[in-house]
Amino acid sequence: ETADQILIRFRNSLTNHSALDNWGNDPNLCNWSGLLCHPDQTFYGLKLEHMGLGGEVDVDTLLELTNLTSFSIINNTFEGPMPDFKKLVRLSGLFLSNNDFSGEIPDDAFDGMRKLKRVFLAENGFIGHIPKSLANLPRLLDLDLHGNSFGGNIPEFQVKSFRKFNLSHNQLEGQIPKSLSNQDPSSVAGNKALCGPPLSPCTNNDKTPNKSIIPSTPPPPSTPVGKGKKNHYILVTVIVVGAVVALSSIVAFLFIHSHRRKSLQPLILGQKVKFKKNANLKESQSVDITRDFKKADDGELNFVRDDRGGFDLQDLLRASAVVLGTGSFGSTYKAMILNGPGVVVKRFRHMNNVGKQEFFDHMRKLGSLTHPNLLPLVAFYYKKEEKFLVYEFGENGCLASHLHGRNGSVLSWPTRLKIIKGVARGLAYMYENFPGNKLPHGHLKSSNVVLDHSFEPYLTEYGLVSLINKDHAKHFMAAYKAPEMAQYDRPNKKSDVWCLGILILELLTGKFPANYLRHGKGGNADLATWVGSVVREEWTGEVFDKDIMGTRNGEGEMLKLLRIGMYCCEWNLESRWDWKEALAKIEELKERDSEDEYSSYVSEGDLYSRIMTEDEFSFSTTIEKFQNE
Ligand SMILES: Nc1ncnc2c1ncn2[C@@H]1O[C@H](COP(=O)(O)OP(=O)(O)OP(=O)(O)O)[C@@H](O)[C@H]1O
Repeated sequence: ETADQILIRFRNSLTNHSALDNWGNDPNLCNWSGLLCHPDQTFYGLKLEHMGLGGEVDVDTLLELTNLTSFSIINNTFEGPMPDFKKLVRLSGLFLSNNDFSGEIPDDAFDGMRKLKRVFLAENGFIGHIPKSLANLPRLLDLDLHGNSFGGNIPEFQVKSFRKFNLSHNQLEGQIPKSLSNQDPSSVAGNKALCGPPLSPCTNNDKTPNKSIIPSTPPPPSTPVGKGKKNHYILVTVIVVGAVVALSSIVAFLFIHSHRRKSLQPLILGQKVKFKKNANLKESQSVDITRDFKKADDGELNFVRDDRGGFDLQDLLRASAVVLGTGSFGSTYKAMILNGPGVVVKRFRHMNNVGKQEFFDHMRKLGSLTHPNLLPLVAFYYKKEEKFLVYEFGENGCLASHLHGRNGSVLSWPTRLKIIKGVARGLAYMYENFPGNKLPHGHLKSSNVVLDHSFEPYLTEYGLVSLINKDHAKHFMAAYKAPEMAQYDRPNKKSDVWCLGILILELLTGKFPANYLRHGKGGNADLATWVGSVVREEWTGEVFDKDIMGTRNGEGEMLKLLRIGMYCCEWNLESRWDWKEALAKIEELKERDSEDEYSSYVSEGDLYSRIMTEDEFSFSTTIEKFQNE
């Protein structure tokens, strides 16, 4: 049998394979969708990503493809246990992220796969230990397991240095092996109870691993979710909220994570947040917090504005709640107050950078901000060890979930433009109106832009950076990803502009910044670099998200926004635009190109060079910097 026959047999074993309909139409395999070929046109891999594929992965058929060294089915709907790939000993890359795989992976699952360099299993529903055979792979270079429920201790890896490494947002616990102590803290963040460098030192309690890591009670039944796919869940998470100093009175929430629909990718820094679009109580398992929050009585719920409220701490305690996600500070949940509004309560640990008086002052100032693009802070709950901030609920989820979520919507160019204009206006208002006038947003990213039903954006988590413990802020707040923040301590409006630039590029490309994160290379600069190199080398149109690629009569304006994004992502602070310039340029953008401009683009055929001047064509210290590395 020839390779094309084997491939077609493989395709036919999959369900919903219409994306591969062109297989067989061309005698040259390399023109078939999803096939990877070397420049000399020899086939070496399958990259079947984002295709809605499902069914069984027929490993025996793959085995017949003797040249297959790379296999990717990222972002499809495969489910069940991980297929037994062991026999594919020639594989150097195995990419299964963003599917619905679940269950334990046997310890010997990777035995004999000595060529494996890149293993991506992120955002599935795997449980159990990280398999020993995976840790023993001798050539491992990139490993991404984030967003599963792997538990137990992290094994000792045979390889001691990685190019990419991400175990964040699992259920791992115990001491982190010493060989991993140089990893970025975000790569192990969001686990059950990990300790030791690069996280905080272990106490005696931390070091005792749990004996059983598989939940003994069956998980709750799943609820159906959109696109006809079976919902998927994992387990019950019990979060003990806040221990009160040495006397240890406990404020606890019992949060049940049902609905393990990882509709999305992780956030900047590899934080896992399970985005839930239109999260509401019907869709999700609700949580009764009454019982567990009783002891919070001794804290205070302080309202910061007169036009919101109508409930008190008791109402909040009585509300049923649903977890929206778990970010780097703690969980965020939606609380449905009886006969009252739906609100979002976000828990902040690591928020002790200022004293009580200053904290209260700051909250009041934040509460004085009122703008159509700022999500109102309604109240806060203060305790020394932790704080809860109460915001209004954004009915339509966050921008990140729309851009990257499985259940997100198609955002048209006019909608994206509306969003970025709103973001710009919210920022401008904040810069000009915060009493004292020295406040950056500090945490601008797509999961902190929530939307209403008409896709009007609202900024959230603004103005908090000065309250967060410095160390934590440095590791987790978006502003600190601006390259210069490695040297400076305090984020400022210029670092906000960097984040705005990343947000613009994310909005235009539909790509998730973290996917372009090169480990140890200054955060999400890589989305900027990627965009820079695509547009610079050749205008292929590939830079834009496919959902807006076909926009008629708007290409010129889209390119203008791209240019703004690139100027905001300048490494060089002198060349990076300041916020006023960026915002003014954003305000000038229109949904459609003007007649004149449009016809000249079309006749010249090169949109990019019409927008960028010669100088700009090769501008960007960002690009040069990366090229030199
Ligand atoms: N007011 C809100 N209305 C609707 N959804 C919200 C609101 N606040 C947060 N969310 C959503 O809840 C989820 C979890 O939010 P959370 O703040 O915990 O994570 P994050 O902002 O991504 O991370 P970080 O901890 O860095 O702030 C996100 O999808 C977020 O968009």
